[in-house]
Amino acid sequence: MPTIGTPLSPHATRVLLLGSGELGKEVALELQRFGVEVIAADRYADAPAMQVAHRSHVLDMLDGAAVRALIERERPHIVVPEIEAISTPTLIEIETEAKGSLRVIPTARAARLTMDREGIRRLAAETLGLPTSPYRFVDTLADYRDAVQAVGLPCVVKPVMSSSGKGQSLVRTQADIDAAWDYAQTGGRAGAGRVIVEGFVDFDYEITLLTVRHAGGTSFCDPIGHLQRDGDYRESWQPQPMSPKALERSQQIAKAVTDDLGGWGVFGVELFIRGDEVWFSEVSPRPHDTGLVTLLSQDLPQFALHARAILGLPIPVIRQLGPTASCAMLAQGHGVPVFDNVEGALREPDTALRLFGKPRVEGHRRVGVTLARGTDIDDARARARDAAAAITIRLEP
Ligand SMILES: Nc1ncnc2c1ncn2[C@@H]1O[C@H](COP(=O)(O)OP(=O)(O)OP(=O)(O)O)[C@@H](O)[C@H]1O
Ligand SMILES: NCC(=O)N[C@@H]1O[C@H](COP(=O)([O-])[O-])[C@@H](O)[C@H]1O
Ligand SMILES: [Mg+2]
Repeated sequence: MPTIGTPLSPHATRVLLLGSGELGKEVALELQRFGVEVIAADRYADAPAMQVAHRSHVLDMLDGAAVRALIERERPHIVVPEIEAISTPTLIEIETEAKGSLRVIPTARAARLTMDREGIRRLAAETLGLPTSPYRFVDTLADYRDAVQAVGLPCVVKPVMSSSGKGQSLVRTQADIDAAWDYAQTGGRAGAGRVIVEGFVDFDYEITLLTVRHAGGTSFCDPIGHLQRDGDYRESWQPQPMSPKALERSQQIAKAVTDDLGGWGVFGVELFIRGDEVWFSEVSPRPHDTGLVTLLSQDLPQFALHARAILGLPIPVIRQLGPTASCAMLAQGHGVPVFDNVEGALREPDTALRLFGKPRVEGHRRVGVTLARGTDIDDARARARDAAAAITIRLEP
């Protein structure tokens, strides 16, 4: 299958990114290196991946007619979902109609099942029988209150379509219950609607297991440990030390889920670990934010792995380069980000930086990431944090 044409010619291999954030930007750059014609789309103009693509489009990706019109206009060979808030039923229709002339990554069904928490949770827990937190899905405040009592406190409340912790709350006491409902109704990526109530898993640590399905089979990256605050990632590191049993169990769960979802590409399988016990949490059928660490920790970062996998190219080996960490840079307020003292982040050896080029911040937004290798994980984390702390972010009108 792998034939690659020349961009901007009738022989181009065209890839359409649906979602153009920081993760899509790195995927676009990797595709550009193979001479792929990259078309970037998102809900707003000048998104990070748009700045490195051949062309871009602004549309409401939850509008099926708009997604269909874009695909008919651009005639991509490969469609790469980059966020979950996409009209995935439209992708299923288009993939079926195309009869093999267009592929959705990893598959339209996988995009559909993972676009909301219900599809993937029911698949993992009820079809595949994998261990997960206890859960209930609810549509009304009354059912929600019942679900919280049934699942028990503490519990975690999330809109079914959201990411990076948007609309998510930890409910510790009875007093938190109604506020969590209100936040779930207003904070998600697709407006009000269904909510999941999950029992709180008291894990020792959590990991993302990057799992790559490619022409030659399935490969795993070393486990990535991470620290989340308010449901959003702040730091990640690789490799996360694990017992052999917990690692084996994690790989089994990741294999079961990704085999069922099928197709080619990188998956970020999120798992909670306590001792040798492992719970499945969720999976992204695309590169993962905590996997930004692989920009410095692997010879083939997750973005290069995604590009190779979706193009049907071989991945004979993934080399891990030693203990590495990433630290997310968050901006708070309103305006256009300006970064002062950037040199301060790069003075130390084995550090790296990505500034995403997001056009504006309204509220709070991840705008960059620092990366550092160290003698061990603690050293790498401290160095990545120091690098991030060196930079001052101003928001200009
Ligand atoms: N049931 C739970 N028990 C304990 N902690 C939880 C639970 N659900 C979520 N968390 C914590 O909140 C974090 C974010 O949750 P989750 O991954 O479901 O949200 P998300 O919005 O999809 O985030 P992302 O898009 O960044 O992966 C988890 O990584 C974990 O730290
Ligand atoms: N946890 C998922 C995740 O990190 N996704 C990444 O964040 C972007 C949205 O950022 P924004 O909310 O700042 O536009 C997405 O486009 C993707 O790159
Ligand atoms: Mg998550």
